[in-house]
Amino acid sequence: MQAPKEIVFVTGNANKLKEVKMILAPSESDPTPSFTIINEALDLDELQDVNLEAIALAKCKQAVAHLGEGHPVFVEDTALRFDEFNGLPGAYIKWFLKSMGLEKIVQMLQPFENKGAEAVTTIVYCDSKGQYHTFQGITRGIIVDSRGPTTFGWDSIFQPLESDEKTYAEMEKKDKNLISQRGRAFAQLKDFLYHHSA
Ligand SMILES: O=c1nc[nH]c2c1ncn2[C@H]1C[C@H](O)[C@@H](COP(=O)(O)OP(=O)(O)OP(=O)(O)O)O1
Ligand SMILES: [Mg+2]
Repeated sequence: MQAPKEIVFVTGNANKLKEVKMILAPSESDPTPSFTIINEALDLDELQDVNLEAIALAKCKQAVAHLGEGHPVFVEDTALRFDEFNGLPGAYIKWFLKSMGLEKIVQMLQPFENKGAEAVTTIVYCDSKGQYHTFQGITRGIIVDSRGPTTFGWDSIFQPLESDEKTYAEMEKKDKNLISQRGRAFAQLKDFLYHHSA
């Protein structure tokens, strides 16, 4: 089956869009087939839930309701889970960032030795037949005092285990994409679109 020519990515986040376009671009190692990512900058409601798949699925269903059936579309939802807090803030990290800011988020973990965290991106893709497919990427790391540019979310306080002690914000974008939760999740979507797509 052929990969669709155009796929809609519904996100209100310009930083995400930039990374996803980079990750999904054809490369020398896998040059086929190419499709165009079209952005719909909707701010979708997000289900209040700790189940990341359920949040992303509800988000995708809303996107489908908005676009009408038959258009291939995907959404993603990204969570930051602290080990010490059994996974919270998780999907609520967006609201913690907005209301408290980076510094206080780091301070929340100050009384605890365990700074372990995982970043999780969950993608839900609805194909042209209306079937839903879920993909997930996870990157483990630690929460550190902010280092590097603060242009994208919590990039400056998350230091992945595989980055030579750099925070995401201190890394080159292409290096972040190689090990990031988003890079891993979209590598799976890319593989799916290239090999089994509808
Ligand atoms: O790689 C990342 N590095 C640092 N920060 C990140 C990353 N990825 C998402 N983020 C931030 C954005 C938002 O504050 C929260 C996720 O919330 P999330 O609902 O998935 O994103 P959003 O509402 O900005 O965009 P969307 O319109 O696609 O839902 O974490
Ligand atoms: Mg959102």
